[in-house]
Amino acid sequence: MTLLRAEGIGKAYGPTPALVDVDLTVRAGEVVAVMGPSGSGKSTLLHCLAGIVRPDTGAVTYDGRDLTAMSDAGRSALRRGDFGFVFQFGRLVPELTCVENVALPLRLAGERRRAAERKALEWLERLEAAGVGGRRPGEVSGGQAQRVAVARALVTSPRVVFADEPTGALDSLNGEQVMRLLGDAARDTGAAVLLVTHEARVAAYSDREVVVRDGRIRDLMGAP
Ligand SMILES: Nc1ncnc2c1ncn2[C@@H]1O[C@H](COP(=O)(O)OP(=O)(O)OP(=O)(O)O)[C@@H](O)[C@H]1O
Repeated sequence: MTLLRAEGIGKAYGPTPALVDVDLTVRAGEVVAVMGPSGSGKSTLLHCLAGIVRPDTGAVTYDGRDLTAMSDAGRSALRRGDFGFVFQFGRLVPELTCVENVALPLRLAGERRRAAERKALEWLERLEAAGVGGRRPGEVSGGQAQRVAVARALVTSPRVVFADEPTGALDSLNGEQVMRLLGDAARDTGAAVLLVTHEARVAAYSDREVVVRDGRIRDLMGAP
């Protein structure tokens, strides 16, 4: 089932075209890696698909709804409810413990502290990071922090996880472990993953790779 679809999207920053007439389809439960050189438009594509950036032309539909026609409030609600995000640097809240960080999206959605932190701890266990639950982000390694960030992205059971260079700040062993854990967790929960990476070893964990060059896309597997 097609969950997310970009049709003919274009985006320019002033005179710089970042995306040109891009089509991309992501199915439910599919892990798609977006690769390409620096500055080719990968992050812009991810931001358009996630409803963070509005493309100048074309349309993005999620679950049959046109994101480009939605209000900012509507897109924010969708992002909170249906999407999860992992960035290159975890962007964890430094004052909170790791468990509290993972529980935060649930708390913001109104869940009680005890239930939210129980779920958070279960996710940290799945991400093999339960041991750091009581520590603050400044007291854990980069690889542990990214496991916490992945747990936080998944704790709300999102239907799509957007991951922009999630392993970019990690050494290759930690990077591959985090990617394996993210991929396995997504497959277990049926979430789709849109992964931006320039590392072939990380992209190898995806079901499908697309390459962006000069704002245009090339789908290596030729999927419809
Ligand atoms: N906010 C912005 N303002 C102006 N230009 C931008 C902005 N964001 C991106 N660009 C430009 O748009 C193009 C695509 O950038 P984008 O960040 O999408 O590429 P990328 O493939 O993700 O790069 P990298 O791998 O280096 O992160 C680049 O030429 C970049 O300089």
